[in-house]
Amino acid sequence: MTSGSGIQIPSRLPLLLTHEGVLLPGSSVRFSVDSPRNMQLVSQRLLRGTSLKSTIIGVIPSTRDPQNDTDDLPTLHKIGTAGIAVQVVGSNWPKPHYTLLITGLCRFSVSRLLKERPFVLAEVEQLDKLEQYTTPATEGVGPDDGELGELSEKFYQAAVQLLGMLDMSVPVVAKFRRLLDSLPRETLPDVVAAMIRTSNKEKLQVLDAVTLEERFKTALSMLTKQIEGLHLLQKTRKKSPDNEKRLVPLRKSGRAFPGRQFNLDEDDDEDGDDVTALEKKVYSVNMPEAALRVCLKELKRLKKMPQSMPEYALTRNYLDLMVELPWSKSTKDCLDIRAARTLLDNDHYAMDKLKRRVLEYLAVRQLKTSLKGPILCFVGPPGVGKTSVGRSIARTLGREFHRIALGGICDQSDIRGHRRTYVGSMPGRIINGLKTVGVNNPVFLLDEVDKLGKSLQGDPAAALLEVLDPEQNHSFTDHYLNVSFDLSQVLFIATANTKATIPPALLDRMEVLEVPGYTQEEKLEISHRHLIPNQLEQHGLTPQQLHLPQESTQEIISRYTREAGVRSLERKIGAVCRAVAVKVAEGQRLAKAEASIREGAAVEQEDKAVPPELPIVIDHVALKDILGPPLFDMEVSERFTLPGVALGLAWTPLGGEIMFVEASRMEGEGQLTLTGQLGDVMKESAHLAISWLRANAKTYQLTNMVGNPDPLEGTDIHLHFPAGAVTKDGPSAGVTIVTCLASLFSSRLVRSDVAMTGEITLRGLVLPVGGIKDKVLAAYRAGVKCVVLPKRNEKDLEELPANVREELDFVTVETLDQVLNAAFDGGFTGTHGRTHTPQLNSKLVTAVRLPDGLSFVVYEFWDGEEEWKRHLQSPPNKAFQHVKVDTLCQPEAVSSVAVPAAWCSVKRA
Ligand SMILES: Nc1ncnc2c1ncn2[C@@H]1O[C@H](COP(=O)(O)OP(=O)(O)OP(=O)(O)O)[C@@H](O)[C@H]1O
Repeated sequence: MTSGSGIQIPSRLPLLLTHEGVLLPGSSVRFSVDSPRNMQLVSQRLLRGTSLKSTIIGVIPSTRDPQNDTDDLPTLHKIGTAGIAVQVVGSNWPKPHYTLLITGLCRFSVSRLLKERPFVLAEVEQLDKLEQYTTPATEGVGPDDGELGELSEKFYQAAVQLLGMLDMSVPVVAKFRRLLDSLPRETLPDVVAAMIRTSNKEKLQVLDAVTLEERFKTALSMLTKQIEGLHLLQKTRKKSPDNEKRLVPLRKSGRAFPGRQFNLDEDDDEDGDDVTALEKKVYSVNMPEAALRVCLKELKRLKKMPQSMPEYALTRNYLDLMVELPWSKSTKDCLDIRAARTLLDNDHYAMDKLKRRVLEYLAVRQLKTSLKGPILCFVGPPGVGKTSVGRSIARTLGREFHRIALGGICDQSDIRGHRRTYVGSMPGRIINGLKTVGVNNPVFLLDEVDKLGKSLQGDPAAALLEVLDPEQNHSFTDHYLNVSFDLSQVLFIATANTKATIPPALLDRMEVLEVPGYTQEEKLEISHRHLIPNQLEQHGLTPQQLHLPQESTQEIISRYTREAGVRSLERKIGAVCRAVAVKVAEGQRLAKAEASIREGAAVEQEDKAVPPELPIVIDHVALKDILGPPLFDMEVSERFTLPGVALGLAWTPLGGEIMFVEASRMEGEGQLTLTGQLGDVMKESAHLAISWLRANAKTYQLTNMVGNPDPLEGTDIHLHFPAGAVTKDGPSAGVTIVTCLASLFSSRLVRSDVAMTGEITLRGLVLPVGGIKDKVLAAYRAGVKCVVLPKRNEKDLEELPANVREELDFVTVETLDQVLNAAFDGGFTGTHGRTHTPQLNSKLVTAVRLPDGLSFVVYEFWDGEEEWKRHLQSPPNKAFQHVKVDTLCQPEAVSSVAVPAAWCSVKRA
């Protein structure tokens, strides 16, 4: 590299073509490289080379290099800067590219292009000396060097004057000061032009100034312009004393501004304008005083910060968000209850109770505009229209709608945002939603509140408490914003599949509206009013092209779907539409082909088929063809061919379900096996059922396989709950298990059209259970005729649609006796004509712990000693030996045996 004429750069240089940013000698610039030629240069030259020489490249401004490899070479500027690649960083996101940090060495001009591919290689002529960087500042151009000396002195003084107007605490200003004194004068024009706020066009002028004199003059005029600009700014600042000096006209320490487009012909620097525009916006968005104060403080910091600081981007993003938030922008409610009713009715069939409550809510809003109303929470199985009712409410109010999916969120920062001190911090979903809708009174639908998670990152449900509390949410503080935002105008609606998993505190703040599943008839109506027209439209079909008769829809509902909502029904109708769309499109092609035949054109044989006649009617055969064989073909009655099967009703978050319980027995040692992924409560129900049946075996003439009155003697029992992969729990299968086992022990078939639900006790009582409405609808869907349910659940039947109530028989029961009577044709042996024995009424008097560790529970019987003794003789008294002692027996309460030992029921604790 060294020769007799001083330090030389290589005469052949690979060229990096840049269309953004200008590299000047003595400064460093970061370039993003993604065009094919430049990528090749990096990979083949910079990354492969091992010598210092291989890191020296020419950086030459050019027009944009085309992305396509076959295209011509872009226009190159006549002068470039040789530079040394100090750092190469590669990344694949968002597309493969490298980022190069290059330090400029000296100017060069291109003498001859040697090759254009894979990267540009040129013969160059060095225009500047390189020694200037190695000579001490004192040995460079000085005041004694005639005109050049004077010019350099003037330039130096101007630079010092500029520095005097700047804030020395800003790092880039301090660096400027250091360089000014340490570098030789002849390097100053390049270095200063790279550091002060100059446009790319101005930098090109400095690059083109080959002689030192010309360079001093060009850079000096820029420096003077900068100083005048600052003077002017300071004058205006003095007029408004609130504002402080704006002090940083420097570009970020000599680096190109990534992302900015640079064009050789025109370029305007807009950084200053940006911040001013931001400042204007801060004043214009009408934010509360506290927020304004924070914004002004941040703006002040932003102005003092060099753009290269990572914090610059953070502060900028923060301020951008603050000015974008709808602090005072809202839509005007256009509420007309009559129109709302029509709109809700048009959008949704059935759901009367829900629609009534929503209209009440809207009516109150109309009368009292500043409603600090309840937060509605729609709870029901999937696909019953909860989300779409929320959307309709927004439409009736004329408000913006935004859905926030909460399912699976387990970090409270998702709701409240991250503090700005964290890397990659963001505002929470509430603030983000407000930014998206751009008004402060949207309808926010908090979807799936029951699926909120919890983790080490905090509890998002707790963060939602503040959001949903009308008393607190006028000052909701997102961690990212760190100032409060008024959410009181936002209308929150929540949806959930089940109440069970909604945190109690959250549930307490909401008014729950249950949205039950639909009956077959309702689904039929919904299909013909909404789903089919929607799907036809989505598939570009018309009713003239596809006709889905009622019977076919009915068949899809009963044989291809089994759900509480209508989502999978909608999908099936979509599948039918797709199949028809193919036929219609083919038909159109064939019609065209026929037209061409008429015109004499040659058409291939296969195109001559007859186009389908419209409309295409989907009948039973077409359905089977499109959707395949029916998915739910099985008749419930077919399962009841053997003793030991009973039909229960279960509730799941997805709606009601019918549930078969199967039992079989074999020779063994009296063991009970339970399968079907059962929870503890359900297992206990099974044990209860067996105990009760054993205790009452004589009464009901239940026997084991060889006719012995203890059904378990020499016998093993296996109870199975099909759909073995689905976890099941809860006490409501009690009556079904009893019926199933009674059928097994008596070898009688259970009625195939009866389904049942209810919790049992050891004394043979049937207790109420939940989810009656969904369970009965599931029974109705499955074609069951009679439903056995606890007497205390009778009130729940009122919620059922009238047609379901009329078509089903309901047997309400208080005891297992009545269950067995209803479940078997002609009643059950032993229950027939038996007057119901009065139940023993008892209460816990005390619990006793004896020194040997045995515990006793002592009951007082209301009917007195006589009644108790009578029961001691009869089998039901066995039940008392199984009373759970562990929860009742409090050792502190134990003092003495209060009643005769014969009155006690005993179990080891
Ligand atoms: N009563 C109805 N009338 C008309 N369309 C309905 C009705 N109920 C549901 N739909 C339609 O069913 C589809 C599913 O509804 P939506 O997405 O609102 O269900 P969802 O209850 O919110 O379910 P999820 O709990 O899974 O979010 C929508 O296309 C909706 O229009």
